[in-house]
Amino acid sequence: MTDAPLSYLSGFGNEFATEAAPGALPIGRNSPQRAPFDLYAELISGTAFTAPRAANRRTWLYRRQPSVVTGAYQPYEQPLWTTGAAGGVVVPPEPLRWNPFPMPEAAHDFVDGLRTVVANGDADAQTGIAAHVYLASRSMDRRALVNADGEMLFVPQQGRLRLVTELGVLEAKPGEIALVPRGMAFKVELPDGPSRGYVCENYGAFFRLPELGPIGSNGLANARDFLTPVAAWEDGAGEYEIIKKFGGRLWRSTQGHTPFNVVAWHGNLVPFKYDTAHFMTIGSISYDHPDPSIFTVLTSPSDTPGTANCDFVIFPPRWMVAEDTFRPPWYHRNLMSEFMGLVYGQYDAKPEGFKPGGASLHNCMVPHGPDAEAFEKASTAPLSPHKLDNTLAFMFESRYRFVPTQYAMTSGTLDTAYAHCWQGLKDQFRGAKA
Ligand SMILES: O=C(O)Cc1cc(O)ccc1O
Ligand SMILES: [Fe+2]
Repeated sequence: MTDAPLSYLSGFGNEFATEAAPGALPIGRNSPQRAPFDLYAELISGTAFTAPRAANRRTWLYRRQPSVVTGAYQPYEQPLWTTGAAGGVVVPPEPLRWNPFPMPEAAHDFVDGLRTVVANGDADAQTGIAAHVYLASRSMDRRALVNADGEMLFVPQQGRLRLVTELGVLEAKPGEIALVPRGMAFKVELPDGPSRGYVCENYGAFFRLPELGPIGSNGLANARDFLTPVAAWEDGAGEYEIIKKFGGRLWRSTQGHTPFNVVAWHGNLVPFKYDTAHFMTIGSISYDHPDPSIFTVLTSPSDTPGTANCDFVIFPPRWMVAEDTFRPPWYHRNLMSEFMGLVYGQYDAKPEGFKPGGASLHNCMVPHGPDAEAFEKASTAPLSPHKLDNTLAFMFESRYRFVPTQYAMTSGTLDTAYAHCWQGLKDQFRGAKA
């Protein structure tokens, strides 16, 4: 299944139907007495049965054996993948920044190469997210991952990700993102060798497109640009290892067949990919720097309207044209907590110190903004139209304070000099004496 050229179905939240063998999908019903070709019918529900129709996600799978055919689970040790606020250390009330996370010397696959940087909330309470980096140099072979704690949003930074999922195969390169729903088996192959990137593990409500309000019916991430794989299955009896994330712990079992044995499926709980180059970016064409919510690609709402469990926000290439305006981000403090990463290029608020493959954290009400050098440059730059090009930063923004992990604080990548970048912002008041 993994050698065929990849094909995709387009659209966000669609009711898709796809079969790898013609005739494998039952017509007019979901669970006939015997499904076509004697496949087993299996339902995966990503939301409560009774979730409102617009927020309901489920998919019907027609497979060679149901996923209940597996072995007993034993604990699996991967101490660097932690869960929720409880998995972290005491949070200092300061801005934090990390240099690019280095590849470990030992060869790891995606599961063993995952390191939690910050997390909030509680997987059992279905709130919050974790921001991880993956530092992986080996493809998962006869090994699959099933995450019952949350969906996983991938932001590759170096090297392509090839995601083999129960619903088919998708590939994402740096600049693209991909998502695998909660509970769906997948494995990560690395066609380019050693690979690095970021993951948002979302314990809360599934990511969806934001409302557009006065923007209208088009713009930002357009629904048609989201791509979902067509059904594909791999042949093969023989031992397969299943790693399951369940209740903040990893577990391992083995079974005698591949979990990628779904011959046809239909539904709207699906993996997808999206190329951020398609993002229709909106900005000021008059004056002032707008709130970064205009760059929201996907949002995971919380129970409070407008106050997200997590917004996934990008800072893509764009024109800066605002007149009489300090164009980079303003100095600010925010109720929402901001975890950022850089895929490539430079970020306008921190052109030098924030590096691709690194990260920063500005928690609830922690002051931050452009470093002294960026302030000086932007305060004196001629305000002709300017293209911010060759850059892609992103933010996981959450209503819940992020807690860094022991790994994040002690593995040597923490930029202990981060706060110095603002020390050059001297009092330059030119007014009369008090
Ligand atoms: O802090 C940051 O760099 C992210 C950010 C960008 C922006 O343009 C406005 C607000 C904001 O938090
Ligand atoms: Fe900010």
